[in-house]
Amino acid sequence: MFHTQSDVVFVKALKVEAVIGVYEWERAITQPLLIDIALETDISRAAVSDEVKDALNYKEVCDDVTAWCQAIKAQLLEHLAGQIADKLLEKYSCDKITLSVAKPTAIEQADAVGVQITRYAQAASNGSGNQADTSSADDA
Ligand SMILES: Nc1nc2c(c(=O)[nH]1)N=C([C@H](O)[C@@H](O)CO)CN2
Repeated sequence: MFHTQSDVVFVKALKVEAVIGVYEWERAITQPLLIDIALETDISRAAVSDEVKDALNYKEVCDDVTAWCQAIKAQLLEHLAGQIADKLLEKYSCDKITLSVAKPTAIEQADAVGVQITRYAQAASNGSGNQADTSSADDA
């Protein structure tokens, strides 16, 4: 089966103040984080209906990610990014997430440092550990 579209809902440079860092002094303060999120999702229904109920609501995504960052209080950006990606995949209907989390004030000589990860929604399983083949001879 051929895919004829690829849609993304994105958030660029979401600013969050959170406890983040491995050093003792970092555990006593909040620091700014800049977060980019790309959620690969089918926007067809919202494109036709023009109703936010049919859309993956980026306002909800921003509110959730902000709350999660502030609750997790991670040491490493790797841990924070992994947790957020897992939670987004669990809550929102999307096939793939690319997420970057940056610390713009961590290294004086750099504009920002951080991590970028890509995660995929779990493919439907046929019990064999392989991806289910949902195609039929008619698809050929
Ligand atoms: N790969 C990483 N390296 C470092 C991290 C991190 O989260 N991932 N964190 C720190 C410190 O918290 C740093 O930001 C303090 O300036 C160091 N290296």
